[in-house]
Amino acid sequence: MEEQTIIRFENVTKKFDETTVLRDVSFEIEKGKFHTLLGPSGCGKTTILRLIAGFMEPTEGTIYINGKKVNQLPANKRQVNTVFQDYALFPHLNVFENVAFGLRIKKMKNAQIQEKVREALRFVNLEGYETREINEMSGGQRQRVAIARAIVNEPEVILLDEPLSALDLKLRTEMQYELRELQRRLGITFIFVTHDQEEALAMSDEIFVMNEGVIQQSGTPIDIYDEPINRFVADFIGESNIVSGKMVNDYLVEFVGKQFECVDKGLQANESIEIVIRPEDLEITKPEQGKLEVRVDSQLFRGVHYEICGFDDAGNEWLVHSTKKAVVGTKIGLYFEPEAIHVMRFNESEEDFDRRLEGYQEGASK
Ligand SMILES: Nc1ncnc2c1ncn2[C@@H]1O[C@H](COP(=O)(O)OP(=O)(O)OP(=O)(O)O)[C@@H](O)[C@H]1O
Repeated sequence: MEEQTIIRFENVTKKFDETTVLRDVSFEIEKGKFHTLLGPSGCGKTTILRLIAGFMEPTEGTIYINGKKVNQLPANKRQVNTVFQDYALFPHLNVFENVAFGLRIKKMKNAQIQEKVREALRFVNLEGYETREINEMSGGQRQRVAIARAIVNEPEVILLDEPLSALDLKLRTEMQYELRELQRRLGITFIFVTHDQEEALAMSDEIFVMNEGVIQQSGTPIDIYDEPINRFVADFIGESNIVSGKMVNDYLVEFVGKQFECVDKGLQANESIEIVIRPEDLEITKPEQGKLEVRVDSQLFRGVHYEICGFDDAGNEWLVHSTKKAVVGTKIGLYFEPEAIHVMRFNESEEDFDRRLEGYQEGASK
């Protein structure tokens, strides 16, 4: 295991009675980065956090923290702190005492507590709020108190379970920025849970996309957005056009009855595949100048672009984000570069997928 790895799951399965919530999950978390577990409700994100925190044990498999097996290590012996969705602050204690709580339990000396709490409050920009009651604080301020309470213990890892979900959109965006900056300044490993893909893309060094107790794909936001491994990831992260097709040969695919140049290689000739093209990678042209022809069915003005929806002759729906307008009911052409075509194989393992991408990225840079 590399030194940079702080947490490692090895074939972890978690069952509650007969229900399997995590299935043979293996992954590594790199030290000092902002990691996000992203997936729909019920996919097992919180269960992973609770296993890391030590609130429960895996049914099968092994969890390592700093290279040591921790399956049975109690929560209070782990250098891990959790910020809960509802913050779990003590309403009868003021800001200072909420942050000081853990240090008092550890029987730390008063002078030291004063110093550490003040430093933690300074970090989250809450200096001067020490004597405020929790119910006199706004949602965003409560959020910061909860974070100060976590960082005051100087943990190696902070787990954040949907901490922004109770905030309105504007405050949520501000806090996304703040949390990201805070993580950079502290250099502590953050593991953040959300079901909001935009939030995950904006904040993370690394995203783990989950569905039904399985990690579908992990990687940087750009990798995951640009090269989704399967239909679930392509659909969950951003908007996608997904059609069935086949790989004719290296660098050539076929879909909607035509052949198109692409950048993928190394697949079997005539292998069935799925193709993803992002709406912003489609350009509107005159019908005869495009690679595809569609009839415009609807158009919405979205501020930065028009969202245009049309159908090709085979009945496939195509979504386009364009600064150019189209006319509903008319035919338009759609043009795209070979790089806009992303090839997905059925049931490809993440290792094979990574190898395949490396292969053609090397090819592209030659
Ligand atoms: N203690 C438990 N006993 C039985 N089932 C549980 C328990 N905890 C979680 N589950 C089930 O495990 C599944 C995964 O739950 P988990 O909380 O990890 O999902 P999640 O991805 O965090 O979802 P959400 O975004 O809704 O919080 C759910 O179907 C949930 O009902």
